Amino acid sequence: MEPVYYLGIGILACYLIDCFRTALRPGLRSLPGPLSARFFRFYRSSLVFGGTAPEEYRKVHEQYGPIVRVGPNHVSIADPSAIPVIYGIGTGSKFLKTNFYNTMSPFYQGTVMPSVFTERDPDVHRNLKRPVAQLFSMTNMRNYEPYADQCTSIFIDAMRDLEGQPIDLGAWVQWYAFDVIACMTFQRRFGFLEQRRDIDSMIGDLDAVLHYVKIIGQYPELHPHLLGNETLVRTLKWLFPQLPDPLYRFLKITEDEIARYDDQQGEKTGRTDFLAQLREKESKDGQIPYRDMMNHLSNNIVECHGIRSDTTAVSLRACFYYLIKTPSAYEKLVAEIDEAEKTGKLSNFISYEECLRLPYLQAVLKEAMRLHPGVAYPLERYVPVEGATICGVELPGGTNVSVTAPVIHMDKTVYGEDAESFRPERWLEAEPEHLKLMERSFLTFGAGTRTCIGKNISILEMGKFVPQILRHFDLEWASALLEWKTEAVWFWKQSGIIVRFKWRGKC
Ligand code: HEM
Repeated sequence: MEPVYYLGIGILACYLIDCFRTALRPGLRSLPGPLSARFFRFYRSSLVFGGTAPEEYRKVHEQYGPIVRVGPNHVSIADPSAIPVIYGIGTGSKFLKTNFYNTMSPFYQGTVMPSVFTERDPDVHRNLKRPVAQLFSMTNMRNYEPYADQCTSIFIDAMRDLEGQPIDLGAWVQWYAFDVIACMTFQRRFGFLEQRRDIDSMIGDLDAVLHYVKIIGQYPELHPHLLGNETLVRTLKWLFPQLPDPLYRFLKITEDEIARYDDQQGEKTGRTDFLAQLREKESKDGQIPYRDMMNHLSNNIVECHGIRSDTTAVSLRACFYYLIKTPSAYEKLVAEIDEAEKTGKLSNFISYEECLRLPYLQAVLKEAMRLHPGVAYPLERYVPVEGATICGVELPGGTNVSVTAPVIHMDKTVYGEDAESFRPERWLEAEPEHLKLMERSFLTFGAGTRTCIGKNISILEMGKFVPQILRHFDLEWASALLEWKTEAVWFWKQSGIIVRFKWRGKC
């Protein structure tokens, strides 16, 4: 036999021995799960490859119970009591994000630029987050309201213009959310709403790159040899200059916007966008390095090679879809809005403060985001080196452990026997203790130390936009299909929400 065959057999034997060693790893070997998952990672990848991760993870837990070994070193948990342990402020801070998140960091000026979202080192993360945390606080939200209102106004005008025609509401809310966040970030709309289209395929191109995360995210050790490899990326750009580079496009826009702001600095612009506030902060707290500035601003626009506003768009779609499909909830919400209007409790553009005083609206938003959370994948963390006891099971250090929002949100012991139904009332009727449990199990924005920093922005956008639309329009399902279509590529995207808008005759 040729020596090369011996070499091949040797490598295969080493690989199989390693598979067996991992499969029999103490602490993991007694956990339930499919046999193949103990040996190979392919089983876990197969749960996400088809774009149906939420459904697949639900099936896995229905079959094997709340703690399942889904990969050689991977454990999926569907028990709410695991959330504070894995993600909480105390113990959770020791559970670091896995190298899955590495696949989401962009390159800037030749090196990887981890963001507040992707940075895994707790100290670096803390330093990165510190200068911007206040800009995302509840009290700062009023600074962004005018930017949301400008976009809402354009949206309403367009819907009046398109009244009675079937429109793709899914695409429209994506354009809306994208223009709003750009406006809030550096006072510039990309113009999707005005042009009523995906200009230069900006959204389509980013969507395509997201599929990279879907596949390579399951094998993150390959990333440094693929899009995480500077030489390879440069070579590809040189060989195929016509290939779109959507991330670079947004980084370039961000550079231009910083330059535009700095050029206008002498003028009193009255700007209250993110960039203006950061620059103002610098004058008090000291200069923010240009690279960090780029990092923070671009991180508002793009996330994990996808669109940051995608999660808001997913949530808006869920809101409108479930409302249209649940007439009793739709009528109740419109009645609440009309009553508030009649009693003079609403401004021309409903303010953030006003929307927080509409309890049924808040329950609708919560319920829509429970049934259809924006992030569909497991939120992966590593068990700290010393190991940890989760739900009574001792897991060894280094285990990749996760909870998945679409799975935990279906827990009947938390959300009731009708957990699969859209019933906003559950958030209003629950006893205080039970409501706390529901809140603690609500994973749409993550939890604990690495919880979503942009949560207030999204709640502001949705809380103002949904009632403003229902105040002015009746919405009617206009698709030949009965239901939407969904695809999970980290974000849980929907399509096929074809709707007709009818003006309600109010100005
Ligand atoms: C409905 C809309 C949104 C949803 C559902 C959502 C969801 C999430 C989730 C699940 C996480 C935690 C991920 C993890 O633990 O692995 C997260 C983190 C984060 N989100 Fe959001 N997000 C939304 C909107 C936004 C917006 C509008 C921004 C910024 C403009 C934003 C910025 C961030 C950042 C920077 C992090 C990382 C925070 C940290 O690690 O300290 N998000 N988001």
